[in-house]
Amino acid sequence: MYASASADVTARSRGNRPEASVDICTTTQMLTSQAFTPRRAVGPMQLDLIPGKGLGWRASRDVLPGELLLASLPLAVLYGAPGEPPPNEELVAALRQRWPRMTPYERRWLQLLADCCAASAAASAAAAAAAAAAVNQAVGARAGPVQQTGAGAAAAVAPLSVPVGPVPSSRELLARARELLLAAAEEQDEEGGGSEAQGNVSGSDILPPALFGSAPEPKRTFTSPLLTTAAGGSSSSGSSSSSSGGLVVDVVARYSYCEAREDAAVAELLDVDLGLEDGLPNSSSGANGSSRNDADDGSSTNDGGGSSRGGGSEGVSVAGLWPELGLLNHSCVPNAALLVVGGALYVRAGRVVLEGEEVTVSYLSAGLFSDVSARRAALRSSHGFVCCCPRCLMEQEHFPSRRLPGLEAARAAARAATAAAVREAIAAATGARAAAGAGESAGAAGEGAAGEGKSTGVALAASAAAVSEAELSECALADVAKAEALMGHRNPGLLQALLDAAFGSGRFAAAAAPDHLLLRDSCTAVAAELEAGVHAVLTAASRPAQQQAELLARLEGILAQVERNCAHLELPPRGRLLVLAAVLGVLRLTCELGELSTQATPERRLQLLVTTAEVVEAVAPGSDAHVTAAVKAASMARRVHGAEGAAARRAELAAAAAHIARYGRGLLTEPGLLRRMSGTRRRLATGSGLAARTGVLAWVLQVGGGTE
Ligand SMILES: C[S@@+](CC[C@H](N)C(=O)[O-])C[C@H]1O[C@@H](n2cnc3c(N)ncnc32)[C@H](O)[C@@H]1O
Repeated sequence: MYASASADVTARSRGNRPEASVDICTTTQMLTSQAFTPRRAVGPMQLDLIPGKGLGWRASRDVLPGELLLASLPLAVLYGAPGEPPPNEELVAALRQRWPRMTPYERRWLQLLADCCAASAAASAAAAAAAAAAVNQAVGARAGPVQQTGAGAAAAVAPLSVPVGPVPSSRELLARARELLLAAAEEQDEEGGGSEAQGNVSGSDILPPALFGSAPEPKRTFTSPLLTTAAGGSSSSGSSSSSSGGLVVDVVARYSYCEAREDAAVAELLDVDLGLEDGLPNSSSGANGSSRNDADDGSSTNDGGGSSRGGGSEGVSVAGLWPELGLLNHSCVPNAALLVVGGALYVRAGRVVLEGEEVTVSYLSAGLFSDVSARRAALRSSHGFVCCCPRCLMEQEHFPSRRLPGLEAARAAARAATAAAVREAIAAATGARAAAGAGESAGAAGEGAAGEGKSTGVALAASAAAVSEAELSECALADVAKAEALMGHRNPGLLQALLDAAFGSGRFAAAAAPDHLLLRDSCTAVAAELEAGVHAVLTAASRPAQQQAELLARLEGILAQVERNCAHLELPPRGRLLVLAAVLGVLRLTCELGELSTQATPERRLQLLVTTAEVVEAVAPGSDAHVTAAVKAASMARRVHGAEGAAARRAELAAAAAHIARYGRGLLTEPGLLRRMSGTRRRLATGSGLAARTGVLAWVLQVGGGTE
């Protein structure tokens, strides 16, 4: 049904799937048509058991950068305001509501993922029990039984429900998953190319209690913040309490995926009418949980399984459960990258993947650009495992126990270098309110209404800037917690990071622990104000030249120190790039300051930008950050050397390669598409908007927050 002139992926028999050609789309369709929904397709990958990780995907042949490995449609998907993806509870509720209309294929996937959760929970419980038994044995009967609590129990921070009764083994799960994929193509044909099953699907509409829990949940209406605006202010209704449990809660915790912002360039292209020929597949009925129509008709509701994406190119946030994606494992040097367009999720090879190699993606976003201890801590708390990818092992080998030579010193220097600047930023962003007044308004505003929340957050930040440390420790701790809640779940570390950056310690960690992660739309404004303030002060052209020069020199010093350490260890070029990735934020800030400062020569700025692009490519090829960094380097190279210079041509090629890794090889074959996409990306990357600000914020978070 969706076959088109230029096939992007062809699913072939790889031992476990049928020899069926599944041409899913042209890249043009994918990137520019609001109405387009691909078919589900698994490219050259097959499921396997991966030692130490459970199930995973391996390449079934050699794969080139940009090749499509997976096109997945969600079991449920929801959109939110930029930066604030819908929380897990909403996704759980969306799955409950969509169950009656799920196809057998989708139901079997959900059941399979639930069984994987159960197996994982059982394995964790068994491991914890074995550890406890070993300790008991060692300490003898006198000490009494060791309680399975805290860190000694199941490692996962969000423990999975421990199943009652037998759980399937990994081999059984693998066999079932392979069988499911085998049946997928046939089922899709029967269902008309992957669109929502109409009418009755086989099987009961009653929610299976094991999956969904026993208590019925009131029907819930989902309203994305964007749609609230478009539809004139209707608000979300229904219970806000979480469901009565069931394995689906674990499934969402373990397998869902969210993005704080959809790819802005794609969002922009989707808004442009390219005059594509009529007759493109229209998914207006919603396809497998994803409806991509703008709800400009005032209907801001749906039945919970689908979601409506608000228009505009600011890049909405998205959260969903894409079943085949769930079995992709993590690496801190992933070889594949994700792209969500509308409700569909595409996985492409970011670099060459050899036959038999495991295909991996990153579970971390900005956190990928930090050192091994920070990455492991993040993965432990979000997914409950210790990463042993090649990058982690390399860092562990060379820099055991977080002693990356120079990194701690670099962080300390960076904190010291910017403490004053961050103080200024906070003061500038908040109007330097007095500490006493701040305390009062913080106290008055605790309940979270939009205006009150804003004044509390702002006042608190002002107090952080203005009062002494002694005063802070007396009066601000409670307020930090309050403001943290007000900041919303998306930026749980923002205020803490600002405070830490300003005062150089992790003292506020306990008070700011995000155990009250509530979604507070009203606080986006506070966060944005602070971000803007930080950026404005750090890179203000009006900043005294001497201050700029000092800051730049310090940051350059940090980089030089890291480089010296790499040289000392005789790391290979790729190892050097991976180590530099741990201080990428410093590199990026140096680039930005260099851009504004009269102190850095254009050649030096270009060199920094090229190094940044190389670092991002080494770590996360095909990512949004990769394309942005490559585009920035290419723009600078053109400015410095002219469009025809060899350096500019090299940077241009690197940028084209980044685009292809992210958006697909169709950019090379479909007329005008590479030019159109790179033009859009260039505008976005070199503009002075949010991208630049969030770049600095990420840096502040990384450096300031590096006190784990
Ligand atoms: C989204 S699932 C991936 C599929 C998983 N392997 C399975 O069999 O269900 C995430 C889980 O896979 C495992 N995992 C993923 N990446 C890993 C890695 N780099 N090292 C160790 N375990 C990993 C962890 O148990 C993690 O909680």
